[in-house]
Amino acid sequence: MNTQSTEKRILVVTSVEAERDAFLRGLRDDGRFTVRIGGVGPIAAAARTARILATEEPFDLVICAGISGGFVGQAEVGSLVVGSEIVCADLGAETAEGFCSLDELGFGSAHVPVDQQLAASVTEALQAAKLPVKMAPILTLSTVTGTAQTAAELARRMPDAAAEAMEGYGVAVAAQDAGIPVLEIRAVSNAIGPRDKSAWRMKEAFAALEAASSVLREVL
Ligand SMILES: O=C(O)c1cccc(C(=O)CC[C@H]2O[C@@H](n3cnc4c(=O)[nH]cnc43)[C@H](O)[C@@H]2O)c1
Repeated sequence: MNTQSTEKRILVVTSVEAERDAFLRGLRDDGRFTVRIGGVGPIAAAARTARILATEEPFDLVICAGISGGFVGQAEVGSLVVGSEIVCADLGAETAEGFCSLDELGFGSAHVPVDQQLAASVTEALQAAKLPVKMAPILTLSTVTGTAQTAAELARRMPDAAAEAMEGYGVAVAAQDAGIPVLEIRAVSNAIGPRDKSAWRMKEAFAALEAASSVLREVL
């Protein structure tokens, strides 16, 4: 935790360069933010976030940011989701009765809590900026959902979840281990369900990410 200066130091971890560049465009050289690429998937994101937190100046907040899928009826393409919690949805065991989460197995938790007041203040600031945004659980998976069946099963298990991506839980565990609060902010590029690359709207999602980061400068 940074106890030296009064200025908050914020680490933002994205998966790929395009997300980093979109986030940086919105920041307009705000020196409080350090934006790094953590790679695709929870393992790479966790390892690289942990290394940054262990070797660089102390941070006051970690943000996992990027594009995501949106659950139909929860988060439309081009909208934003601020994580109310970060859930590793495929961390557990397959049983004859269905998926059993790590929490149900009793081996720890697949959920990383988020500071609700901080997440709510970010959500309210995005709403005040007239950006479509929702505060809801964001799922982390190691495999992009590609069928209606998987999407329906995830929604059945976690009906409040609005988005899925691949890095949030990894970044969040690294931040949690370092005792630093974490947020996940996603811009929806596609609907979660049957794989249809032509339906992905990356450009719109990157624009939403840039708009979100320009608001974060004001609220953080
Ligand atoms: O299925 C494809 O051919 C395909 C086309 C474009 C991108 C992908 C990805 O795997 C992107 C993964 C990357 O983006 C995040 N992301 C975006 N949408 C989703 C999603 O619906 N489910 C999970 N992750 C998503 C993710 O965080 C990665 O960083 C595939």
